[in-house]
Amino acid sequence: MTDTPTRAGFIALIGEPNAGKSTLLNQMVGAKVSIVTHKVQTTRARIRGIAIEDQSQLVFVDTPGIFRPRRRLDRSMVAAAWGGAADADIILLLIEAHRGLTDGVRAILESLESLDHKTSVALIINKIDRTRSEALLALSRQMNEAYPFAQTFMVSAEKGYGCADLRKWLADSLPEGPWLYPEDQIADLPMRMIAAEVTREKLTLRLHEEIPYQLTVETEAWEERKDGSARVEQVVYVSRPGHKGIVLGKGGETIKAVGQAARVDLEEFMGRRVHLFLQVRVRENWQNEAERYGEIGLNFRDGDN
Ligand SMILES: Nc1nc2c(ncn2[C@@H]2O[C@H](COP(=O)(O)OP(=O)(O)OP(=O)(O)O)[C@@H](O)[C@H]2O)c(=O)[nH]1
Repeated sequence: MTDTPTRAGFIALIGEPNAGKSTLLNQMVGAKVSIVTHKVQTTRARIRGIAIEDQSQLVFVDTPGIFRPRRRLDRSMVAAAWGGAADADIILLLIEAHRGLTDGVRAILESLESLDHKTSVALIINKIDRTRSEALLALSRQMNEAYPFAQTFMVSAEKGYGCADLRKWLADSLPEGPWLYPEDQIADLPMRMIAAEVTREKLTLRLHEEIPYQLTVETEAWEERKDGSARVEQVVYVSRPGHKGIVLGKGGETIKAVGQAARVDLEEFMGRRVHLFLQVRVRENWQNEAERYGEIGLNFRDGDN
């Protein structure tokens, strides 16, 4: 420890679907917290990861892809995304280098204006491994004319280019103050989150259309067994009674297949045996329930709901 003050704060990742938010989060946190899939809009919940850099604690809030509202469901997802962003200390707007200033990005910039420049927003031009450097400079200029970004970074979240600089800047830019979460809580957080994410990913692959975006998975119990295996109990929360049957499948077929696939992935990831138990429960309005966040030992600050 040195005399450098500790710093801590919330960092929201926003951007269009597929911009690379989950990939960047994983790169920043150094653990596979948010599962990356090729499907658009897999990140429904505010999955958070915590990184320590020097004396700073960086708490990442991952948000659903922000896009133009089309249906009711979409609008609620956008609202959820903005809820997280407005309460953050720093917002990172991710855009894709090869797509540039799209209509979707313009819409996000308009929404950012409604925050009245109270929150510091950094521009992250991602996927630079796919674009020529002249185009990057032009894009950076165009974006900075459109919005007063605190800083611009050019990164490849996938390859890790530019990510160390970004981490360092975040660590130096967060407000001074005590860490938000004790260090010992962070240790087992990723495993529970990863386990829930693995199951949610399997559900996403098996279920059609919007149902996956309306469900959440929580790891309720985690028991280390003497034989070295882990007993993991999870609950899949669906928002409507009608969805329960769909998630269960005929004779429990779907949930069984999901559980098996998730178990195989988890065993591979952890390098040991896992006994996974899944339950499906209906919980209407789960999106508004603050206790859901308490489940993994973390509580959002007041107002962040
Ligand atoms: N070439 C390249 N591909 C990338 C990079 N970063 C992310 N990707 C790819 O872009 C796709 C989307 O990445 P995600 O991290 O899932 O994007 P997201 O913004 O979290 O997407 P949503 O969950 O839909 O909001 C994946 O196929 C990634 O592998 C990068 O730096 N370079």
